[in-house]
Amino acid sequence: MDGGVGAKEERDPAWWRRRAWSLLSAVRARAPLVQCITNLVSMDIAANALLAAGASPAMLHSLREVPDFTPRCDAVCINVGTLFEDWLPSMRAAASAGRPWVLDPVAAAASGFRMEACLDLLGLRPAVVRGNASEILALAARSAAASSNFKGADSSHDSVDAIEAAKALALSSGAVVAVSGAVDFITDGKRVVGVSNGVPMMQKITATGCAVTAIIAAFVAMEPSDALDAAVCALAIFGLAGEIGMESAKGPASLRMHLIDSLYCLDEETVTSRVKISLRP
Ligand SMILES: Nc1ncnc2c1ncn2[C@@H]1O[C@H](COP(=O)(O)OP(=O)(O)OP(=O)(O)O)[C@@H](O)[C@H]1O
Ligand SMILES: Cc1ncsc1CCO
Ligand SMILES: [Mg+2]
Repeated sequence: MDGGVGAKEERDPAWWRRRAWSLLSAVRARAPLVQCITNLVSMDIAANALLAAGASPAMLHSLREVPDFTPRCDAVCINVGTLFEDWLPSMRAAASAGRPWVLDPVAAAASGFRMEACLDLLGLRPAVVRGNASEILALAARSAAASSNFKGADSSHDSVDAIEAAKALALSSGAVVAVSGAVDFITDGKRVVGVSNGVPMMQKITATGCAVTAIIAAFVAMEPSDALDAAVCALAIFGLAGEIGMESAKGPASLRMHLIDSLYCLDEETVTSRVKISLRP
């Protein structure tokens, strides 16, 4: 699948806008089944965001269901936000079921236990790791040593400050690494792509990051051989839904509702005129 232009076309912003529309259209047409083993806070917004994007969410957590269910999924999303020790076997099994999968290392630096779990999962070859800047910096350093301004699930760094760490993590893990923030940066270790869609108020709704990780999984299901494109376009589409939602929102609670409505209603004209993606030097 391409953006509707020749393979030799330069990947300029117009190419990316068409690519984003093409991938969103594929999700809507094919409704990929996405299993999410995700944190308790995020279950609702992640499932609703997947539905609004056109995918089918399934929040199944039991190890006993993985052998029957996970191989039938189009992609898997694993998120350690409310990690319990006895969730880890399900996470490992789902990550090893042969489906493309995406890791959200929520609050990776919160504890040695959590960092070890994230590094262990990273060894099971996710297609994409999506975190905020603090999470990607901690994971790249393989260190749970929290800085003095550590904020748990929230970031205390700007995304731009995690670009080099993201590149190093991508090269060492083989995963595409996506750092969310004012500008989202997505890298395979060589190329770095920036996405400028989104509004700051999205940080005031809990689990928007978890929701976009789940949508990345749905996009990866459409393009498993090009996880970089999938992650870039998913972040742009979600950010654009936030921008349009913000036009009607009064605060975080109504933004949450309007973002989901906007995601559901996105049309070709809006996507191909408002998505902001560019290759970084
Ligand atoms: N300052 C900002 N301006 C515009 N968009 C932003 C900004 N900060 C975050 N976003 C967008 O908000 C969404 C969530 O990103 P964020 O970095 O807040 O995730 P997170 O910290 O992992 O969130 P959570 O753990 O609560 O799920 C992404 O789509 C991102 O692009
Ligand atoms: C607030 C919070 N705590 C653990 S997971 C989560 C959701 C945002 O990542
Ligand atoms: Mg997060």
